[in-house]
Amino acid sequence: MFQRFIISHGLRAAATQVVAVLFGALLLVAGLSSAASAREVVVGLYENEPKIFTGSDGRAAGIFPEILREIAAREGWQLRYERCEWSVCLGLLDAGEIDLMPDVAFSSERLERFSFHDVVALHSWSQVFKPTDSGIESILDLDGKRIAMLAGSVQEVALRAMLAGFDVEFELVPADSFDETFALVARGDADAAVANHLFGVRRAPQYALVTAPVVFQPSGLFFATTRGRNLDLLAGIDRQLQPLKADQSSQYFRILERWAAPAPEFVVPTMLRKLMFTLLAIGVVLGVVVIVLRSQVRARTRERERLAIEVMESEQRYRDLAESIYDVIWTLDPETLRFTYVSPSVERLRGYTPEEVMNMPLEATLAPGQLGRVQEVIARSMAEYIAGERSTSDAVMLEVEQPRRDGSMVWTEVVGNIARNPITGRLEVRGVTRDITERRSNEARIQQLAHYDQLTGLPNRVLLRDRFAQLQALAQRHGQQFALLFLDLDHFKNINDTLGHDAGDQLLVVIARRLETALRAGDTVCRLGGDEYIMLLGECDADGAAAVVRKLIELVSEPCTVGAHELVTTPSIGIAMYPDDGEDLETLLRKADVAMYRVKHENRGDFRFYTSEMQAHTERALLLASALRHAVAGGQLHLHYQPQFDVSTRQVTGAEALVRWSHPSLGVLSPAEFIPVAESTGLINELGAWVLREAARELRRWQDEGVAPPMLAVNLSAVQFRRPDLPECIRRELDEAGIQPERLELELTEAVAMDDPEKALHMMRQLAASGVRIAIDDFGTGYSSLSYLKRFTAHRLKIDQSFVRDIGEDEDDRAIVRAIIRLAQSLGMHTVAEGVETEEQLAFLKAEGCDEAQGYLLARPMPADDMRAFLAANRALIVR
Ligand SMILES: Nc1nc2c(ncn2[C@@H]2O[C@@H]3COP(=O)(O)O[C@H]4[C@@H](O)[C@H](n5cnc6c(=O)[nH]c(N)nc65)O[C@@H]4COP(=O)(O)O[C@H]3[C@H]2O)c(=O)[nH]1
Repeated sequence: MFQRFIISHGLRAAATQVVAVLFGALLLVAGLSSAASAREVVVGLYENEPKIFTGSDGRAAGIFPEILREIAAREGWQLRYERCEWSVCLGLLDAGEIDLMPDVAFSSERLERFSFHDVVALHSWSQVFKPTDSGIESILDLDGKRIAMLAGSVQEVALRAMLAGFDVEFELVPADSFDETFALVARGDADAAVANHLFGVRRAPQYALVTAPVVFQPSGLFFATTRGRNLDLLAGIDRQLQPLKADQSSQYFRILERWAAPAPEFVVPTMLRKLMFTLLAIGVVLGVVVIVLRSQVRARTRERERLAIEVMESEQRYRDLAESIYDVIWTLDPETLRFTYVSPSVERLRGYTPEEVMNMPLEATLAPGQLGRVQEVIARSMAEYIAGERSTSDAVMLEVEQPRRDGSMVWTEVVGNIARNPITGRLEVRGVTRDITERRSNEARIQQLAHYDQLTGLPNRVLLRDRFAQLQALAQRHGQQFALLFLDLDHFKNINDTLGHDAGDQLLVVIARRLETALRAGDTVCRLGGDEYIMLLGECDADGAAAVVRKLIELVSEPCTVGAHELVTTPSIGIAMYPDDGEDLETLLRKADVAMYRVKHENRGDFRFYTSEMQAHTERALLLASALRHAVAGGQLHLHYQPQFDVSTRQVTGAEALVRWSHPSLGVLSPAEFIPVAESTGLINELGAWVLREAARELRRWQDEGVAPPMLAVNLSAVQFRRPDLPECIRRELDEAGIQPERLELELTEAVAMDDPEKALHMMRQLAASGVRIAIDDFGTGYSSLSYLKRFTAHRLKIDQSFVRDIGEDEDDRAIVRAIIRLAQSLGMHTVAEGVETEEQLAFLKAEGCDEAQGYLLARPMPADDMRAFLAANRALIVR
């Protein structure tokens, strides 16, 4: 038996050795192959128990290492921890020397340095801890209490901000560590302590403390990687965290449960051990009872934990949202005029932190002189709200300038409303502040480009209209006359042709300066383009005008040096007098033009007053007016259609209806010529109604044939636009044709819209309410009061073809087009470029983000039959 024992023992030992060797070899092979395939991940390890710390065995311990171990096992990663101080760890992560850093709270600043996964790894928050018998049962019980916490920490700032909302103040008892905050309470030197909840829940029992129902400053904690690197790790973490967090019984929740439980007491006095053994027996019995109770408590704790996570997650979502939104979200106490909440993006906007802004008086957040206006708006809104005349959904909008930390100013648009805070029950102002610096500078640039001639710096036709209106108002009030001069240089074309455009341009600038010096300060000189200058001489009769004009002719005729050439040019000037020759700008311009032509025909280098005898020149206008009366009834009008295209895809997005007049003897006439005649004779109403009806019917035909583009645009004249029955008239035509209103777009020129913006606004709102779309035509040429433009309910801005034409050569035009596109984008409108004739123009428009284009390059205006054929042939390219 003994022998058998020896033999069997020997065999077993030998067998064990063989197995051990084989197993070792296997392990080696497995180790080698796994080392070859496993992804080694270097992880930062720093001390922040219980989230992450060095365990008694010298290895990484705590919640994050355990969660990561779970993830790594599933992903097949091999973890290697690198011990470092927190800030050193972040530095190493920055430099790519470690792959992953656990326990990193997400913030927009950090997003610039690191990359994060999506699923929150751990929710963390700050918690108040108290002695069992302290009587602290709510936030309000903290009033006047001594609270121990890390002095100068973010926790202190956050707790103060939160309690300020409840009018609760406390006395700070500073501590250097969480342990010390607890010790201070245990010694009676503080009434409560603040700590991270994970740390606190473990340690509080050792100091006979329990949690008080006050939590704040929630944050989501993540694993972070070097920015843009190790994205596979982040994807792996999300891949594993998602199911782990969805399953209440998963390892994730067991880890949380284990670490969120109180820490075990480590030191047990030896003399108590015996007693403990005795008690153990009783303990076993009680243990069974306790296990049952515990499992119930655990279930509830898990539920509480789950609810807490849900709350934290939703809070985190709001926080992420507030941080990621570029605009600043805020609330303001209307009584103290202090901000009670400001979102972090304020730092991007003004360079101040939210806390700094909350500590500033309102005045310090506004440019000097703006407080009164803002205060007045707040007071009025509050009064209206209290009187029931304003509701929470009624927002007020203001544009205000705000100072930045560096002393510069930023233009902002502030939209705010009054609402009752559901927690405090007090009224507050809530709002959103947006940076509109770019929009403002676009506005200024467009104003400059749109109102001044870029070559000479003189006002252009747009500003002329404005100056004329001022002069007219003054003249009417004082019963005065004034003169309008039309100056054209003689034989300027020859200079351009023989010496080149540069020489021509230089001459135009010299003449502009001479004209400016010859006039009085209140007079206006502007350039209409080419070699045409217009002057307005205020408070001046015919004799006065003649005297000035003689001086001008003398001055302009003086020789001037352009490059190596000495040039002499004379002007021809026509004069029209207000109010004898006309009371509006167009009439006076036309008459001064007629007089100037007479000079050109008879005696260049001289001047003429307009006379009724010159009326003969306008015979054509009279002829057109009388012929136009028969045009509608006589069936001489018809419509052409020009398709509009998406700049990027070249799909057909719409079409514009353009009226044509075929007169039996005058031939085909351009609308540019006969529309003004129709407007001045009142025939435009009949003509406009015909165009609308015809366009609606044609659109119906396209629809029936299944080839209709999304919408058809029709031009509206200023006269039509002023008619109060316009919306009714449009509705009737659409109903009769059976067209949905949103398929029709009305184009009105910028000049019409801005002529009387308040009225235009009212009409546009009515039209928009009926469902039709609105486009602002010829944009860039009118007097753009952009604060109105923003309020217009227009869908599209049409960039005038005069800017598009010279995109290739003229930097100013490129700048205008660019600015209009940006402006439209900032106002949420689409842009349509008109008159696109070359691929180069289209490429520029595409690069600048213009949405749609119309022009000969893509398709010319065509008769209805051709248009139908075009649509049918391009059916596949029509946007539906
Ligand atoms: N050089 C060039 N021109 C291009 C190009 N693509 C289109 N066009 C022309 O540009 C004009 C665009 O129309 P608009 O700016 O609304 O300007 C229109 C609009 O203001 C007015 N108009 C036309 N039809 C109507 C109408 O039914 N009612 C009213 N009130 N006005 C109309 O007459 C103006 C002139 O009309 P049209 O002579 O048909 O001239 C049209 C069109 O033929 C291109 O690539 N190069």
